[in-house]
Amino acid sequence: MKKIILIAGPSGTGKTTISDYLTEKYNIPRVLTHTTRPMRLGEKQNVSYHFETDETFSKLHFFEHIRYGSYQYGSSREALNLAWKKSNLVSLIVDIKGVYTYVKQLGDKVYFLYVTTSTKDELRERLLKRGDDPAKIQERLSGSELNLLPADLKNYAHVLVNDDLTQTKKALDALVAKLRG
Ligand SMILES: Nc1nc2c(ncn2[C@@H]2O[C@H](COP(=O)(O)OP(=O)(O)O)[C@@H](O)[C@H]2O)c(=O)[nH]1
Ligand SMILES: Nc1ncnc2c1ncn2[C@@H]1O[C@H](COP(=O)(O)OP(=O)(O)O)[C@@H](O)[C@H]1O
Repeated sequence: MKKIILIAGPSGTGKTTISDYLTEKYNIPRVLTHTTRPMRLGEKQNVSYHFETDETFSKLHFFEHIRYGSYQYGSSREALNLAWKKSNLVSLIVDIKGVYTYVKQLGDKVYFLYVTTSTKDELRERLLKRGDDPAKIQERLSGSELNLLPADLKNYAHVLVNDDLTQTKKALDALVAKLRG
């Protein structure tokens, strides 16, 4: 059966690192989404995201989309189907709102991985190290942009505490073995 690992959690918890590991070690493709935010150092066009301008973004048809501050993000069914053509198991990084949409639409095809860390200070340090703008870090680590796990998703989520990357990789190895059966 086709499955999707939905990856959500606060900025800096390691969602991209986890998705990249799944691709590099297990050939699990990431469903690419679109954004109008500027590319970060090390990111690549059509690999990290489809980077768009406001104009090109407005012409696309999305399955679901969100706005974070002045930036827009959106995902399409086409991208999901494209990834599923390559592999029965794929991953997708979305915010919590996106999780609700995908769970509603895809039901038991979804494995929801909620990534977190033991402390918020760790996130701030990682984001500074990643080169994020301190003002943006403050926005991302407060309010609705923080992507806390809502009470009604607590029993449904598989929580992964990504403090130690070696432990995280072990947990992911076990997860892939389980999902691939
Ligand atoms: N709903 C939804 N969320 C998205 C999409 N693409 C990215 N996101 C989320 O947008 C938020 C901001 O992403 P990004 O700017 O890459 O920041 P990061 O979380 O610090 O890596 C994160 O919570 C992502 O999971 C999308 O297509 N749909
Ligand atoms: N377990 C970890 N310990 C220390 N640094 C980490 C760990 N996991 C990821 N990182 C680093 O933290 C930063 C944020 O990770 P990233 O995957 O970009 O997070 P997200 O996609 O959730 O915003 C990156 O520079 C990444 O290399």
